[in-house]
Amino acid sequence: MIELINLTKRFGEDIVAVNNVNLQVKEGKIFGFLGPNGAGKTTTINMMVGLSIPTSGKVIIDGLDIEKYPVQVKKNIGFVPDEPLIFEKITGIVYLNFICDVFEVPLEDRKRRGSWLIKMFKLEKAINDPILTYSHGMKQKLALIAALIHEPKNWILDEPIVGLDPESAFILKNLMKKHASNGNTVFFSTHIMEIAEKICDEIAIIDKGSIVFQGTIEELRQLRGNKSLEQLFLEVTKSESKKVDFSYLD
Ligand SMILES: Nc1ncnc2c1ncn2[C@@H]1O[C@H](COP(=O)(O)OP(=O)(O)OP(=O)(O)O)[C@@H](O)[C@H]1O
Repeated sequence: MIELINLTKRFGEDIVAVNNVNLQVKEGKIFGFLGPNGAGKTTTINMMVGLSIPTSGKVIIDGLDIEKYPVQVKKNIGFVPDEPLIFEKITGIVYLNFICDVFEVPLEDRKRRGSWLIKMFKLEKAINDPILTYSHGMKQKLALIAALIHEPKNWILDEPIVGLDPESAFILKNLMKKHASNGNTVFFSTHIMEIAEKICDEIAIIDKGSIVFQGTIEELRQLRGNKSLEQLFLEVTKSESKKVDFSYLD
């Protein structure tokens, strides 16, 4: 289980990127983290994976505070950042081996899981090529494989579907469902409402650093009416989009 307790991140005096966020992400669930640009999703995720220290508050993963037990907690996290940074000069397979060394994945396991994931994401042809020859989507797939190869219990994925082709997106969505149904935790941010609607057991909507809704999409509909998630999202985040005048384009 992932718990965020009064989590706050300030940048300087004026910017409160994440403001007193409290969330519980339970085992066996796919949890979608939604919010407009600049709402605080990546800042929250960076604190959840120990990349950024909270100004105040805590991140507890499987009962352990990530600030106090960073190595133990990180062993159980599979993290994909929104902009994967991968050493470009080495080959895909060298990169995966390096990640396996860091996470102490036994040789047999890395061969078995690695070749399965490489096949799933159709990277067999490119895996021995330098990463600098990969397209954006191929790098995204390599980052996903690297995040999942040590079989972490908790997946924390920042916009994982952006940049994937429809087949890879389909595979990832199914992997996420399978991982959750095996009693693990999947937390991911997305701007794609259809995906959130299709696969999330629960969602949270963050706006200007604060959580404005947490629950199931069904609960959101009970609160605000039987509308599309896109419509509900725009209402909850008080989007001004309805007032935008598109007549210029006529
Ligand atoms: N290092 C930083 N220094 C100063 N301000 C920052 C920093 N990182 C993020 N911010 C600010 O914090 C707020 C939240 O940013 P964040 O990247 O978390 O948003 P986001 O919800 O992930 O947005 P997007 O959907 O566009 O990726 C924004 O106002 C952003 O400008």
